[in-house]
Amino acid sequence: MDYKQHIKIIEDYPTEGVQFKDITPLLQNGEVYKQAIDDLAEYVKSRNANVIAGPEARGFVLGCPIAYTLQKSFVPVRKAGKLPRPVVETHYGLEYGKASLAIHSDAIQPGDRVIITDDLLATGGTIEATIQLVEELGGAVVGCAFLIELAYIDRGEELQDYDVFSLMTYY
Ligand SMILES: O=P(O)(O)OC[C@H]1O[C@H](OP(=O)(O)OP(=O)(O)O)[C@H](O)[C@@H]1O
Ligand SMILES: Nc1ncnc2[nH]cnc12
Repeated sequence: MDYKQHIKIIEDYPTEGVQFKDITPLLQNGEVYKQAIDDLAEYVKSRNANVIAGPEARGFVLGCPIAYTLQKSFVPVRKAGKLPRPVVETHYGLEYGKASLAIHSDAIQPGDRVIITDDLLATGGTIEATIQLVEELGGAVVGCAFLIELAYIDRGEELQDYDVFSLMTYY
């Protein structure tokens, strides 16, 4: 499947110099969206994970249907201040701006095999923050699954020890 023909690129959004990859055309095509979920679900299955964790908001769009398809647990990773019970929380930077994420403290148990899903990997700030929270709760991150990986952004070496899978790479 040529997924890239379903991604629109917007120059200088939301800030100058950023090439925003808009996934909404892909989501609007039911056949292509389903194929993308099935392809990502195959990867998740191959990693023998029992939990899918997805950061708000675009991580939900992928993580929820994958969890549903595989009948696995879905753990929402939310922007700080949104979850009602005790959380672990962290603050981080992304391609444009700063953010914070939180997970309910009882959402992941020691020994859980966790896949993190998101639409796009840019600086890695979001995924690294999510990894930190999952590991703080004793979960093992057995993979990270994305629709899109931006290879032109320098990410350092933090993700080197993790298995990363994506359906599209932009250079
Ligand atoms: O690799 P990074 O530099 O962290 O960038 C990637 C993250 O940025 C976007 O989310 P955003 O925080 O804009 O939130 P949204 O999904 O709610 O739009 C995107 O959905 C990823 O989560
Ligand atoms: N270039 C980009 N396009 C879409 N979402 C993003 N999140 C972070 N960087 C992004």
